[in-house]
Amino acid sequence: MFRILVINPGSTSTKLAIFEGEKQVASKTLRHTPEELSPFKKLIDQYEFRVGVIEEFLKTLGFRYEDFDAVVGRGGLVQPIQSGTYKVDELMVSELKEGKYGEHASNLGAVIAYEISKQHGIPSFIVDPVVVDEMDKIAKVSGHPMFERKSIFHALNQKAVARRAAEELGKDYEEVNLIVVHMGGGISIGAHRNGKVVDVNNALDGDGPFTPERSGTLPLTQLIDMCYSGKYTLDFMKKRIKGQGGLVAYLGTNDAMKVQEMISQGDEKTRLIYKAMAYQIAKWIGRMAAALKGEVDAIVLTGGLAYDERYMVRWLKEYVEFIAPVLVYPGGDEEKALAMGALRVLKGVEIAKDYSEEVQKRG
Ligand SMILES: Nc1ncnc2c1ncn2[C@@H]1O[C@H](COP(=O)(O)OP(=O)(O)O)[C@@H](O)[C@H]1O
Ligand SMILES: CCCC(=O)OP(=O)(O)O
Repeated sequence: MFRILVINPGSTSTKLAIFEGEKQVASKTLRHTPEELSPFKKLIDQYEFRVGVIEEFLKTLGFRYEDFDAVVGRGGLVQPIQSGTYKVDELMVSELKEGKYGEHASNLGAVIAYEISKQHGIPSFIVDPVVVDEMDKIAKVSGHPMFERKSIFHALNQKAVARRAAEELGKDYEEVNLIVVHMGGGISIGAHRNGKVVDVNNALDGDGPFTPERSGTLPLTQLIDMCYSGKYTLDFMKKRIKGQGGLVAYLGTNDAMKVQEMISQGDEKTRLIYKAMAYQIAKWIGRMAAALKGEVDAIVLTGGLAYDERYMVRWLKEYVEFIAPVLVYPGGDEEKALAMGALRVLKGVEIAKDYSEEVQKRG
Protein backbone atom coordinates (compact mmCIF):
# COMPACT_ATOMS: atom_id res chain seq x y z
CA MET A 1 0.00 0.00 0.00
CA PHE A 2 1.40 3.37 -1.07
CA ARG A 3 1.27 6.41 1.23
CA ILE A 4 0.99 9.77 -0.54
CA LEU A 5 1.33 13.33 0.73
CA VAL A 6 -0.92 15.81 -1.11
CA ILE A 7 -0.11 19.53 -1.14
CA ASN A 8 -2.73 21.87 -2.60
CA PRO A 9 -1.92 25.58 -2.25
CA GLY A 10 -4.81 27.86 -3.27
CA SER A 11 -5.10 31.65 -3.31
CA THR A 12 -7.12 31.67 -0.08
CA SER A 13 -6.09 28.34 1.46
CA THR A 14 -3.59 25.53 1.86
CA LYS A 15 -5.24 22.13 1.62
CA LEU A 16 -3.32 19.04 2.73
CA ALA A 17 -4.16 15.37 2.69
CA ILE A 18 -2.62 11.97 3.27
CA PHE A 19 -3.75 8.96 1.27
CA GLU A 20 -2.99 5.30 1.92
CA GLY A 21 -3.80 3.63 -1.36
CA GLU A 22 -7.18 5.00 -2.41
CA LYS A 23 -8.19 5.94 1.11
CA GLN A 24 -7.82 9.43 2.52
CA VAL A 25 -6.59 8.97 6.09
CA ALA A 26 -6.06 12.63 7.06
CA SER A 27 -6.78 16.09 5.69
CA LYS A 28 -6.67 19.71 6.70
CA THR A 29 -7.70 23.04 5.14
CA LEU A 30 -5.99 26.18 6.40
CA ARG A 31 -7.68 29.43 5.31
CA HIS A 32 -5.50 32.50 4.66
CA THR A 33 -6.74 36.09 4.88
CA PRO A 34 -5.40 38.79 2.50
CA GLU A 35 -3.73 40.44 5.57
CA GLU A 36 -1.89 37.21 6.37
CA LEU A 37 -0.49 36.92 2.83
CA SER A 38 0.08 40.64 2.14
CA PRO A 39 3.61 40.83 3.68
CA PHE A 40 4.86 38.49 0.91
CA LYS A 41 5.81 40.63 -2.06
CA LYS A 42 6.29 37.80 -4.54
CA LEU A 43 4.54 34.49 -4.60
CA ILE A 44 7.76 32.55 -3.98
CA ASP A 45 8.24 34.53 -0.75
CA GLN A 46 5.31 32.49 0.67
CA TYR A 47 7.47 29.34 0.44
CA GLU A 48 8.55 29.17 4.12
CA PHE A 49 5.07 30.11 5.34
CA ARG A 50 3.37 27.33 3.35
CA VAL A 51 6.09 24.77 4.28
CA GLY A 52 5.51 25.69 7.93
CA VAL A 53 1.83 24.82 7.53
CA ILE A 54 2.74 21.41 6.05
CA GLU A 55 5.28 20.60 8.76
CA GLU A 56 2.81 21.50 11.50
CA PHE A 57 0.22 19.20 9.88
CA LEU A 58 2.69 16.28 9.69
CA LYS A 59 4.00 16.86 13.22
CA THR A 60 0.48 16.80 14.69
CA LEU A 61 -0.13 13.44 13.00
CA GLY A 62 3.29 12.01 13.86
CA PHE A 63 4.47 11.61 10.24
CA ARG A 64 7.89 12.37 8.73
CA TYR A 65 8.55 12.99 5.03
CA GLU A 66 10.38 9.62 4.87
CA ASP A 67 7.08 7.87 5.68
CA PHE A 68 5.72 8.69 2.19
CA ASP A 69 6.11 6.89 -1.12
CA ALA A 70 5.40 10.05 -3.11
CA VAL A 71 4.52 13.68 -2.75
CA VAL A 72 2.12 15.32 -5.18
CA GLY A 73 1.51 19.05 -5.52
CA ARG A 74 -1.11 21.12 -7.32
CA GLY A 75 0.39 22.17 -10.64
CA GLY A 76 0.82 25.86 -11.34
CA LEU A 77 1.55 28.27 -14.18
CA VAL A 78 3.94 26.29 -16.33
CA GLN A 79 3.83 26.16 -20.14
CA PRO A 80 0.54 24.95 -21.67
CA ILE A 81 0.42 21.13 -21.57
CA GLN A 82 -2.01 18.25 -21.89
CA SER A 83 -3.95 16.81 -19.00
CA GLY A 84 -2.13 14.12 -16.97
CA THR A 85 0.40 13.30 -14.22
CA TYR A 86 3.85 14.83 -14.65
CA LYS A 87 7.15 14.19 -12.85
CA VAL A 88 8.34 17.43 -11.32
CA ASP A 89 11.65 18.41 -12.92
CA GLU A 90 14.30 21.14 -12.79
CA LEU A 91 12.89 23.07 -15.76
CA MET A 92 9.40 23.15 -14.28
CA VAL A 93 10.67 24.27 -10.88
CA SER A 94 12.92 26.99 -12.27
CA GLU A 95 10.04 28.42 -14.37
CA LEU A 96 7.72 28.36 -11.37
CA LYS A 97 10.26 29.96 -9.00
CA GLU A 98 10.87 32.73 -11.50
CA GLY A 99 7.13 33.17 -12.11
CA LYS A 100 7.98 33.05 -15.84
CA TYR A 101 4.40 32.34 -16.91
CA GLY A 102 2.68 34.20 -14.06
CA GLU A 103 2.24 34.04 -10.31
CA HIS A 104 -0.36 32.01 -8.46
CA ALA A 105 -0.34 30.01 -5.21
CA SER A 106 -0.52 26.77 -7.19
CA ASN A 107 3.08 27.44 -8.37
CA LEU A 108 4.23 26.45 -4.89
CA GLY A 109 2.79 22.92 -5.18
CA ALA A 110 5.55 21.64 -7.48
CA VAL A 111 8.28 23.76 -5.88
CA ILE A 112 7.62 22.39 -2.39
CA ALA A 113 7.07 18.82 -3.65
CA TYR A 114 10.39 18.92 -5.52
CA GLU A 115 12.34 20.12 -2.50
CA ILE A 116 10.84 17.32 -0.36
CA SER A 117 11.63 14.87 -3.13
CA LYS A 118 15.29 15.96 -3.34
CA GLN A 119 15.85 16.00 0.41
CA HIS A 120 14.09 12.74 1.21
CA GLY A 121 14.50 10.66 -1.95
CA ILE A 122 10.81 10.19 -2.79
CA PRO A 123 9.23 10.92 -6.19
CA SER A 124 7.30 14.14 -6.75
CA PHE A 125 4.46 14.78 -9.20
CA ILE A 126 1.88 17.29 -10.33
CA VAL A 127 -1.48 16.44 -11.93
CA ASP A 128 -3.60 18.52 -14.35
CA PRO A 129 -1.96 21.90 -13.69
CA VAL A 130 -3.90 25.15 -14.08
CA VAL A 131 -2.56 25.57 -17.65
CA VAL A 132 -4.08 22.41 -19.17
CA ASP A 133 -5.07 23.55 -22.64
CA GLU A 134 -7.79 21.81 -24.65
CA MET A 135 -9.43 24.96 -25.96
CA ASP A 136 -10.94 25.09 -29.45
CA LYS A 137 -9.06 27.39 -31.83
CA ILE A 138 -12.14 29.54 -32.24
CA ALA A 139 -12.30 30.16 -28.48
CA LYS A 140 -8.73 31.52 -28.47
CA VAL A 141 -9.53 34.45 -30.74
CA SER A 142 -9.73 37.51 -28.51
CA GLY A 143 -10.90 40.34 -30.70
CA HIS A 144 -7.49 41.75 -31.59
CA PRO A 145 -4.51 39.90 -33.11
CA MET A 146 -2.16 41.33 -30.45
CA PHE A 147 -4.00 39.34 -27.81
CA GLU A 148 -4.88 35.65 -27.43
CA ARG A 149 -7.29 34.10 -24.92
CA LYS A 150 -5.50 31.59 -22.69
CA SER A 151 -6.61 28.45 -20.89
CA ILE A 152 -5.84 29.09 -17.19
CA PHE A 153 -8.32 27.53 -14.82
CA HIS A 154 -9.03 24.95 -12.11
CA ALA A 155 -8.27 22.12 -14.54
CA LEU A 156 -7.67 19.53 -11.82
CA ASN A 157 -11.00 19.95 -10.06
CA GLN A 158 -12.97 20.72 -13.23
CA LYS A 159 -11.85 17.40 -14.76
CA ALA A 160 -12.37 15.44 -11.54
CA VAL A 161 -15.92 16.66 -10.85
CA ALA A 162 -16.84 16.41 -14.55
CA ARG A 163 -15.97 12.69 -14.39
CA ARG A 164 -18.02 12.38 -11.21
CA ALA A 165 -20.99 14.11 -12.88
CA ALA A 166 -20.76 11.89 -15.96
CA GLU A 167 -20.81 8.84 -13.69
CA GLU A 168 -23.88 10.21 -11.91
CA LEU A 169 -25.53 10.66 -15.32
CA GLY A 170 -24.68 7.02 -16.13
CA LYS A 171 -22.34 7.93 -19.01
CA ASP A 172 -18.64 8.22 -19.81
CA TYR A 173 -17.03 11.66 -19.53
CA GLU A 174 -16.35 11.49 -23.28
CA GLU A 175 -20.10 11.10 -23.97
CA VAL A 176 -21.40 14.18 -22.16
CA ASN A 177 -21.44 17.98 -22.46
CA LEU A 178 -21.11 19.81 -19.16
CA ILE A 179 -20.64 23.34 -17.86
CA VAL A 180 -18.42 23.15 -14.80
CA VAL A 181 -18.31 26.15 -12.48
CA HIS A 182 -15.44 26.15 -9.97
CA MET A 183 -15.97 28.87 -7.36
CA GLY A 184 -12.97 29.37 -5.08
CA GLY A 185 -10.62 32.33 -4.56
CA GLY A 186 -10.69 32.39 -8.37
CA ILE A 187 -13.68 31.33 -10.48
CA SER A 188 -13.59 29.38 -13.73
CA ILE A 189 -16.50 28.36 -15.94
CA GLY A 190 -15.58 25.61 -18.39
CA ALA A 191 -17.45 24.18 -21.37
CA HIS A 192 -16.66 20.43 -21.40
CA ARG A 193 -17.52 18.89 -24.76
CA ASN A 194 -17.07 15.11 -24.97
CA GLY A 195 -14.18 15.00 -22.49
CA LYS A 196 -12.38 18.21 -23.48
CA VAL A 197 -12.55 21.70 -21.97
CA VAL A 198 -13.11 23.50 -25.26
CA ASP A 199 -13.70 26.95 -23.77
CA VAL A 200 -13.08 28.50 -20.36
CA ASN A 201 -12.49 31.94 -18.91
CA ASN A 202 -8.94 32.77 -17.84
CA ALA A 203 -9.47 32.66 -14.07
CA LEU A 204 -6.38 34.75 -13.33
CA ASP A 205 -6.44 37.48 -15.89
CA GLY A 206 -9.36 39.89 -15.84
CA ASP A 207 -11.52 37.50 -17.81
CA GLY A 208 -14.72 36.20 -16.27
CA PRO A 209 -16.96 37.08 -13.34
CA PHE A 210 -15.56 38.86 -10.30
CA THR A 211 -14.55 36.52 -7.48
CA PRO A 212 -13.73 36.64 -3.75
CA GLU A 213 -10.47 38.43 -4.60
CA ARG A 214 -10.33 39.10 -8.38
CA SER A 215 -12.04 41.78 -10.40
CA GLY A 216 -12.91 39.69 -13.47
CA THR A 217 -13.57 41.59 -16.72
CA LEU A 218 -13.46 45.39 -16.18
CA PRO A 219 -14.49 48.32 -18.42
CA LEU A 220 -11.40 48.50 -20.66
CA THR A 221 -11.11 52.19 -21.48
CA GLN A 222 -11.56 53.18 -17.84
CA LEU A 223 -8.83 50.71 -16.96
CA ILE A 224 -6.40 52.03 -19.58
CA ASP A 225 -7.03 55.65 -18.55
CA MET A 226 -6.36 54.76 -14.93
CA CYS A 227 -3.12 52.94 -15.82
CA TYR A 228 -1.82 56.03 -17.67
CA SER A 229 -3.12 58.60 -15.17
CA GLY A 230 0.26 58.70 -13.41
CA LYS A 231 -1.51 58.17 -10.08
CA TYR A 232 -0.89 54.44 -9.75
CA THR A 233 2.04 52.03 -9.99
CA LEU A 234 2.03 48.88 -12.13
CA ASP A 235 2.00 46.76 -9.00
CA PHE A 236 -0.99 48.68 -7.57
CA MET A 237 -3.01 48.26 -10.77
CA LYS A 238 -2.18 44.54 -11.07
CA LYS A 239 -3.36 44.00 -7.51
CA ARG A 240 -6.75 45.61 -8.38
CA ILE A 241 -7.23 42.72 -10.84
CA LYS A 242 -5.86 39.91 -8.65
CA GLY A 243 -5.70 39.84 -4.86
CA GLN A 244 -7.41 43.15 -4.08
CA GLY A 245 -10.36 42.91 -6.47
CA GLY A 246 -13.86 41.43 -6.21
CA LEU A 247 -15.29 40.88 -2.71
CA VAL A 248 -12.05 42.09 -1.10
CA ALA A 249 -12.37 45.45 -2.89
CA TYR A 250 -16.10 45.89 -2.28
CA LEU A 251 -16.46 44.33 1.16
CA GLY A 252 -12.97 44.04 2.66
CA THR A 253 -12.96 40.23 2.89
CA ASN A 254 -12.38 37.19 0.65
CA ASP A 255 -14.30 34.99 3.07
CA ALA A 256 -17.74 34.11 1.69
CA MET A 257 -18.76 32.71 5.07
CA LYS A 258 -18.34 36.19 6.60
CA VAL A 259 -20.23 37.67 3.67
CA GLN A 260 -23.16 35.30 4.26
CA GLU A 261 -23.18 36.26 7.93
CA MET A 262 -23.34 39.97 6.98
CA ILE A 263 -26.25 39.33 4.61
CA SER A 264 -28.16 37.31 7.17
CA GLN A 265 -27.84 40.32 9.52
CA GLY A 266 -29.63 42.47 6.93
CA ASP A 267 -26.65 44.22 5.25
CA GLU A 268 -28.17 45.31 1.92
CA LYS A 269 -24.94 46.54 0.27
CA THR A 270 -23.28 43.19 0.95
CA ARG A 271 -26.30 41.39 -0.46
CA LEU A 272 -26.18 43.45 -3.67
CA ILE A 273 -22.45 42.77 -4.22
CA TYR A 274 -22.66 39.06 -3.47
CA LYS A 275 -25.74 38.71 -5.70
CA ALA A 276 -23.93 40.64 -8.47
CA MET A 277 -21.19 38.01 -8.29
CA ALA A 278 -23.83 35.27 -8.72
CA TYR A 279 -25.34 37.28 -11.61
CA GLN A 280 -21.99 37.53 -13.41
CA ILE A 281 -21.27 33.82 -12.88
CA ALA A 282 -24.72 33.00 -14.28
CA LYS A 283 -24.06 35.11 -17.39
CA TRP A 284 -20.80 33.21 -18.00
CA ILE A 285 -22.71 29.94 -17.69
CA GLY A 286 -25.01 31.29 -20.42
CA ARG A 287 -21.98 32.01 -22.65
CA MET A 288 -20.71 28.47 -22.22
CA ALA A 289 -24.20 27.10 -23.01
CA ALA A 290 -23.91 28.96 -26.33
CA ALA A 291 -20.40 27.51 -26.89
CA LEU A 292 -22.02 24.05 -26.49
CA LYS A 293 -24.88 25.05 -28.85
CA GLY A 294 -27.36 24.50 -26.04
CA GLU A 295 -26.54 20.80 -25.81
CA VAL A 296 -25.80 20.69 -22.10
CA ASP A 297 -26.32 17.54 -20.01
CA ALA A 298 -25.68 19.26 -16.68
CA ILE A 299 -24.26 22.31 -14.96
CA VAL A 300 -21.87 21.39 -12.14
CA LEU A 301 -21.24 23.78 -9.24
CA THR A 302 -18.11 23.17 -7.17
CA GLY A 303 -15.36 24.90 -5.11
CA GLY A 304 -15.70 26.49 -1.67
CA LEU A 305 -18.60 28.78 -2.61
CA ALA A 306 -20.71 25.78 -3.64
CA TYR A 307 -21.10 25.07 0.10
CA ASP A 308 -23.30 28.17 0.24
CA GLU A 309 -26.73 26.72 -0.48
CA ARG A 310 -28.57 29.55 1.23
CA TYR A 311 -27.49 32.26 -1.24
CA MET A 312 -24.99 31.38 -4.00
CA VAL A 313 -26.33 27.99 -5.05
CA ARG A 314 -29.97 29.10 -4.78
CA TRP A 315 -29.40 32.28 -6.80
CA LEU A 316 -27.43 30.45 -9.49
CA LYS A 317 -30.16 27.84 -9.82
CA GLU A 318 -32.74 30.63 -10.27
CA TYR A 319 -30.71 32.08 -13.15
CA VAL A 320 -29.51 28.97 -15.00
CA GLU A 321 -31.68 25.96 -14.19
CA PHE A 322 -33.56 26.60 -17.46
CA ILE A 323 -30.40 25.52 -19.33
CA ALA A 324 -29.83 22.10 -17.72
CA PRO A 325 -30.07 20.29 -14.37
CA VAL A 326 -27.69 21.65 -11.73
CA LEU A 327 -25.44 19.23 -9.79
CA VAL A 328 -23.65 20.55 -6.70
CA TYR A 329 -20.33 19.12 -5.47
CA PRO A 330 -19.24 21.49 -2.68
CA GLY A 331 -15.47 21.89 -2.25
CA GLY A 332 -14.52 19.45 -4.95
CA ASP A 333 -12.21 16.52 -5.52
CA GLU A 334 -8.79 18.16 -5.87
CA GLU A 335 -6.88 16.27 -3.19
CA LYS A 336 -8.31 12.93 -4.30
CA ALA A 337 -7.53 13.70 -7.96
CA LEU A 338 -3.93 14.56 -7.05
CA ALA A 339 -3.49 11.41 -4.97
CA MET A 340 -5.06 9.16 -7.61
CA GLY A 341 -2.84 10.67 -10.32
CA ALA A 342 0.26 9.81 -8.27
CA LEU A 343 -1.12 6.40 -7.28
CA ARG A 344 -1.69 5.34 -10.89
CA VAL A 345 1.99 6.02 -11.55
CA LEU A 346 3.23 4.29 -8.38
CA LYS A 347 1.16 1.21 -9.27
CA GLY A 348 2.55 1.23 -12.80
CA VAL A 349 -0.90 1.66 -14.38
CA GLU A 350 0.30 4.87 -16.02
CA ILE A 351 3.71 6.35 -16.83
CA ALA A 352 4.28 9.86 -15.54
CA LYS A 353 4.71 12.38 -18.36
CA ASP A 354 8.01 14.17 -18.79
CA TYR A 355 7.42 17.93 -18.68
CA SER A 356 10.67 18.96 -20.42
CA GLU A 357 10.04 16.51 -23.27
CA GLU A 358 6.40 17.55 -23.60
CA VAL A 359 7.13 21.26 -23.89
CA GLN A 360 9.96 20.61 -26.35
CA LYS A 361 7.57 18.59 -28.53
CA ARG A 362 4.97 21.40 -28.45
CA GLY A 363 7.69 23.84 -29.50
N1 LIG B 1 -18.58 26.02 4.13
C1 LIG B 1 -18.51 27.12 3.36
N2 LIG B 1 -19.62 27.89 3.15
C2 LIG B 1 -19.54 28.98 2.36
N3 LIG B 1 -18.43 29.43 1.76
C3 LIG B 1 -17.32 28.73 1.96
C4 LIG B 1 -17.28 27.53 2.74
N4 LIG B 1 -16.02 27.04 2.73
C5 LIG B 1 -15.30 27.89 1.97
N5 LIG B 1 -16.07 28.89 1.51
C6 LIG B 1 -15.64 30.05 0.69
O1 LIG B 1 -15.07 29.59 -0.54
C7 LIG B 1 -13.99 30.45 -0.92
C8 LIG B 1 -12.71 29.65 -1.07
O2 LIG B 1 -12.93 28.53 -1.87
P1 LIG B 1 -11.84 27.38 -2.05
O3 LIG B 1 -12.28 26.57 -3.22
O4 LIG B 1 -11.64 26.66 -0.78
O5 LIG B 1 -10.60 28.30 -2.35
P2 LIG B 1 -9.14 28.22 -2.94
O6 LIG B 1 -9.26 28.97 -4.21
O7 LIG B 1 -8.26 28.91 -1.96
O8 LIG B 1 -8.79 26.76 -3.11
C9 LIG B 1 -13.84 31.48 0.20
O9 LIG B 1 -14.54 32.65 -0.13
C10 LIG B 1 -14.47 30.77 1.37
O10 LIG B 1 -14.95 31.66 2.36
C1 LIG C 1 -4.90 29.88 -11.63
C2 LIG C 1 -6.36 29.53 -11.81
C3 LIG C 1 -6.87 28.70 -10.68
C4 LIG C 1 -7.31 29.54 -9.50
O1 LIG C 1 -7.82 30.64 -9.67
O2 LIG C 1 -7.15 28.95 -8.30
P1 LIG C 1 -7.60 29.56 -6.85
O3 LIG C 1 -9.09 29.58 -6.82
O4 LIG C 1 -7.00 28.63 -5.86
O5 LIG C 1 -7.01 30.93 -6.75
